[in-house]
Amino acid sequence: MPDLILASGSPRRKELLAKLQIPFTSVASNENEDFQPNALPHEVVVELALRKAKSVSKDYPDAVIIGADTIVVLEQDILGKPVNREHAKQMLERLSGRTHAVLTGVAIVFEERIHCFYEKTDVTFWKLTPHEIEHYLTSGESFDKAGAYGIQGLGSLFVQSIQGDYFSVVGLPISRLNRELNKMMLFK
Ligand SMILES: Cc1cn([C@H]2C[C@H](O)[C@@H](COP(=O)(O)OP(=O)(O)OP(=O)(O)O)O2)c(=O)[nH]c1=O
Repeated sequence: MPDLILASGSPRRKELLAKLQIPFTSVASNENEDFQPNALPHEVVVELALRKAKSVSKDYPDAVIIGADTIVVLEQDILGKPVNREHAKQMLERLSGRTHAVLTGVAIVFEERIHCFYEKTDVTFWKLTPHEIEHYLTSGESFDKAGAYGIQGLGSLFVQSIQGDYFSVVGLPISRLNRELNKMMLFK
């Protein structure tokens, strides 16, 4: 069986991949996360996931590499990770009382084979008060997360409803990934 490597430094992705019960190691890729401003959101997440997987694949050519990327999309705008508190505040104010999409792209690279897919989950936020936003910003939870919130943490209190895969919002659509690996006849 080939080695499995998660091309990620995210502790949440590690936790989710562990659900497959296949031994793996994780290697953070230091790829930049720039993208073309006119690219479509689903193209961006797939491209970034593939960039991460390919960069790790160079050092581990015989392993199965999985890369992933998560973004928040509101009214065609892509919200990545906030750069500072003010940026996080602006994102949360925009998400308040609205429905946004969370897209996670996944790339599986194994030798000359490349397989990519993405999942879209719609998340509706309650209308947030300025006090709720301030309190959340002070928690520090915003900073390493797309859209400046974490559904798995204190950010759960903002969520009125969700349609789609919860785990994809957290960073890895694990049940779909399991099925895609099966289709590729990997780890059977
Ligand atoms: C919307 C949302 C995002 N996120 C996270 C998932 C991703 O880890 C992060 C978006 O950044 P990413 O660039 O997708 O990933 P990362 O930098 O954390 O990890 P790596 O590139 O090494 O794999 O936002 C949550 O944890 N909860 C949420 O509710």
